[in-house]
Amino acid sequence: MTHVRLKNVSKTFTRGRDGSRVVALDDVSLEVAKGEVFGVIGHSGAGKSTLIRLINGLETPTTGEVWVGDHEITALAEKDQRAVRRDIGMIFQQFNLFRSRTIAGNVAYPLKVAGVDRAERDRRVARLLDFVGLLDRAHDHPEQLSGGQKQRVGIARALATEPSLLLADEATSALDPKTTAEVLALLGRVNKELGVTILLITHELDVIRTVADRVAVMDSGRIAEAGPVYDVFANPASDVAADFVRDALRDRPSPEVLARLRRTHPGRLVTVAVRARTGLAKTFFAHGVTADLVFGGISELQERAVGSLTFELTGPADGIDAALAELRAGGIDVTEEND
Ligand SMILES: Nc1ncnc2c1ncn2[C@@H]1O[C@H](COP(=O)(O)OP(=O)(O)OP(=O)(O)O)[C@@H](O)[C@H]1O
Repeated sequence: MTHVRLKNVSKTFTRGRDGSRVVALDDVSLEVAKGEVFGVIGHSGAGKSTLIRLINGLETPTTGEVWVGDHEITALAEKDQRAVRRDIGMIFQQFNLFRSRTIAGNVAYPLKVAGVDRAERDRRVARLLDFVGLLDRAHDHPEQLSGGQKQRVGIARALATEPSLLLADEATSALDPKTTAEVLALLGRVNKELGVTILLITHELDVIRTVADRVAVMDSGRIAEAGPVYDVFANPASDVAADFVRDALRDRPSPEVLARLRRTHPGRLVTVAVRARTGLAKTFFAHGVTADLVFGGISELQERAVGSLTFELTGPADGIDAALAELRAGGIDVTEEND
């Protein structure tokens, strides 16, 4: 079942003084299924925030349609829009907590606005703080918490009205890697244990590969490609997705590293993409080729191997040719690095 749907959405902003136009989103279509974690990745200015603001009704599309569940957001009257918005939670990069309120007071706030009575409010706040592991901090103020703890409060607050959809706007970008992992694990629990659909936007591939089921890669207001996380990042079809993979895995030698490797390793240099079982060692051995590993990195995406290894190959030239031909015939991507 589809939870969020964008149909041919474009959004153009007119800039203040000179009236110049900025196309923030350009014919974007995507579908987020109910119960999944969907990631949107892109560099700064790609249009990610605009996309999120369209979904929670803070912006209206210039053309196209934005649907949440059975409702087309922009076709709704203000009152009905508010009802749809109540079913959407939101967390932010800078947490956006009220400094003057306690942790419990922050989580209780949306319930107060929704008119939930005191006793029920207290019950839900205790349950939520317990869920995010901060029940013992209920009476502290935000400034007494670490960044990761603040975001956990942000998550508890976003869940207070029991929304079925959570929008996360660069939710871990202000956090260090260890804290990021903790917050992402919590988002994973929100998805799995509470069944909440999560749409997150980020500029970090690590975030996507840790929690997302599917991903859309954005570039200059357009979706460059979209699909299951492994499919998109193990075999990127767009330059922008390939760049994200290279930056995150650092598995391929840069031009500078290659230049140095060529000087120090006179044999034939090849980079082999590693996906599933490759049978590399056996193939090289069978053709009398010695393969010295000189660069590389292998990581995991959705519990499957992804990365590449650069070898210096020595031995009979025809043996090397035959080994590489055999690998290529097996569907393995091999790049010659000597020229
Ligand atoms: N209210 C606005 N008025 C004018 N231009 C805007 C407005 N909001 C966004 N833009 C422009 O639209 C483009 C997309 O911006 P957006 O904030 O959606 O990108 P982003 O991918 O979220 O980037 P970042 O991560 O830097 O926030 C940018 O060129 C931005 O300057």
